[in-house]
This record gives sequence, C-alpha cells and structure tokens, in this order.
Amino acid sequence: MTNQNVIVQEMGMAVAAAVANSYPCLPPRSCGSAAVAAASAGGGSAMSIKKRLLSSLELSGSRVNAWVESMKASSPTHAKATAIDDLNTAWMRKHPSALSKFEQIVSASKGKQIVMFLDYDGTLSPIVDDPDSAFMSESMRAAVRDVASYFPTAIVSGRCRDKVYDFVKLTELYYAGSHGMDIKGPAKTPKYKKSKGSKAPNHQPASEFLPMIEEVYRRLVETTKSTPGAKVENNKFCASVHFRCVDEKYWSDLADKVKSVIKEYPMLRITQGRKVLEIRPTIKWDKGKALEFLLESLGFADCSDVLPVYIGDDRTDEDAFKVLRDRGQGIGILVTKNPKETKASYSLKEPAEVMDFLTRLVDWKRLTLNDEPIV
Ligand SMILES: O=P(O)(O)OC[C@H]1O[C@H](O[C@H]2O[C@H](CO)[C@@H](O)[C@H](O)[C@H]2O)[C@H](O)[C@@H](O)[C@@H]1O
Repeated sequence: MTNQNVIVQEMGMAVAAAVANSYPCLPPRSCGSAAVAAASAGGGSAMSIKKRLLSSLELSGSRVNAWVESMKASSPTHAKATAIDDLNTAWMRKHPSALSKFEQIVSASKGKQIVMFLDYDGTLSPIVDDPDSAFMSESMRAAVRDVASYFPTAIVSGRCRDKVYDFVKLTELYYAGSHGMDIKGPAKTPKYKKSKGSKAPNHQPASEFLPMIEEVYRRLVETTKSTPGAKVENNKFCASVHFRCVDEKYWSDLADKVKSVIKEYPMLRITQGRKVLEIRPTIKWDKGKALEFLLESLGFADCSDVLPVYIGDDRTDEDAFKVLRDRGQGIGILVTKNPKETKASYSLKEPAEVMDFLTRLVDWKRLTLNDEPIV
C-alpha cells in the first residue's frame, strides 16, 4: 500500500482538486488584449479609451461572447462552481434522492418484506471529532424504533457491537458490529411477524483473531502516541486509527506508523474509512457478508419476496451495496453531500434526511396497513 492510498481524503476535496486541474486559467489573448491595444494606440482620456474599448468590444460581436465565456471559465471560483454543479447534477441523476424517489422505492416493495440495514456513524449520527461522542438524537432513536416495529432491522457498524449498542440502545434490533464480524439477534422479541425458518443469528467468524487484535491495538496505541490528535479505537475484531484530529502534515507519518505495525501481521489488512484506517482480519467477511448472513438467518435466503434496504455513508458500506447489486435485489442508499463512486442506487444528504426517510417509510406502512380489508 502506498502512502497515497492510505492517506484518507474525503471525496469532495478530491473532486474539487480534479476540477481545478482540468480548467484553463487564461482567456484567449486575442480578444481582450487586442481591444486594450486598440484603445491604448488611439490615446486620449480615460473616458474616450473606455468608449473606444467598449465600441471595439461591441464590434467584435461573437468574439466578445467567447472572451466573456472564457473569462468566466477562467475565474477559478466560477469554473470550480460550474464544474462541481455539473458533476453534482450528473451524479444525482444516477443516484437520485431516496426522498424524491420515495414512491418508486415503496412500489418496488410491493408484495415483499422490507428488511432494513442501517450503518451507524454518518448515517444515524452525524460525524463528530470525538468518536466517543457520536450520539444519536432521541428523534432518530424514535424513528429507528418505529421502523423496527414494522420491519426486521439491523445496525451494521465498524464499531464493536457493545459500543454501537450503547449508542443505539434498542433491544429489538439485530446488531452486526466490527464490520459484521460480530452478529447478534434482538434481545427483545420484535413486534413484526417473523418469517418461517428464521433462527437466532449469533455469529463471530473472526473469533480466533481476538488475541491478535488486542495485541495490535496495544501496539498501535504505543506507536501512535507521539502523533498529536491520533486516536486508536479497539473495536474487538478490528481496530481503528483516527486521523480526524491530526494535522494533515502528519498524515503520511501516521499512516507509516500504522503500516510499520501491521506489516508484522500478514493475517491482518488495512482498509479505509472516513479519516480512519481500519485494521481487520484478512478473512473474507465484511458488511456485505453480514447482510447475506442476516437475510439467511431471517429466513430470506434465495427468496424473491424480500426487499433489503441498506443505508450507509462509508467505503465499508460499499461491500453491502455490491451484494445488493450482484443479487439484483434490494435498495442501496448512500448518505453523502458530495458525489462519490458508489454501487448504491439512491442517495440521502445527511442523517437528518435518513430520519425523514425512515419516518416516511413508517407513515407509508401505517397507511397501507389501515387500507388492508378487515376480514
Ligand atoms: O460502520 P460505521 O458505523 O460507520 O463505523 C465506522 C467508523 O465510525 C466511527 O468513526 C467515524 O465516526 C467518528 C464519529 O463521528 C469520526 O470521528 C471518525 O472520523 C469517523 O471515521 C468509529 O469511531 C470507528 O470506530 C468506526 O470504524
């Protein structure tokens, strides 16, 4: 892994840089400079120079338009803004808002059981500097509780299961912590009708890595303690090294420190999240596998009458979006304010929109249940 691909960049910055680099900086010399030269050559007062300059510009007709367009394009702010707008529009066409396409989404669920999968950080709680303070709001908790009373609902997080449970505090949910490597079913029996063949899903496919992760966590804490702002989190079956509060000038150095520890553990790999490096076992298990495992445990393996809906904001959620694409089943929704390469079909801008979406889903479900004939 090179320094470049371990240094974490949020996508918006990368897009802006690409846009800035792909635009010319100067207008064509011929139009503007010819007009100025003509004006200066004639001599005279500032006013007459301005008049002649204007008439020269008027006379040039289409060339003037070209110059103005070129000037606009060369203005860094305008060029960037226009190009970013174009990118946003094209991206939104490919990944429309799940709120504006709500009807389309619910009509895809006709005759199917929705199963809801929710990432935690950046999806149910806003991104904050201190990972220990990433609380979810009471209103979000209420929305998730309501959703879980109608649809099987799982939280799928990079955090260890206990920690994410401490934030969410809802016993009726399924939890898949450590990027899906620690799965547990609801402590409280959910209200919705369970499907035939569903079984309690307790699964820890990376349990033999526990001592190794513990050791690596301690070594990472030791190795990174000299980097101001660095923070290492023990997520049980994986560890996270946070860059968010580290000055960018130390990012390469911090990434090197992480690599120097991990190179001694060939059974571990490094993946990237939002200003975080995640150290995890090389086993073929991720959020996508967790989604498949949960669907199977819920009795929906190889079923056509299920509609998994996965909402997440991070690179690690892409494994789940990919599974949905490959199955040709379900709906992936990426939470992002900036265009990003993704396998998700829809988007939402931020956790507040996620809450709106969940609330609308519950309202829609209540309405459809009221519409059902009483027998
Ligand atoms: O799968 P997730 O539930 O999204 O967990 C992924 C990581 O999320 C947390 O880190 C991120 O959120 C922090 C709090 O907002 C933020 O400070 C950090 O920069 C983000 O990367 C969590 O702390 C990690 O352990 C998770 O792996």
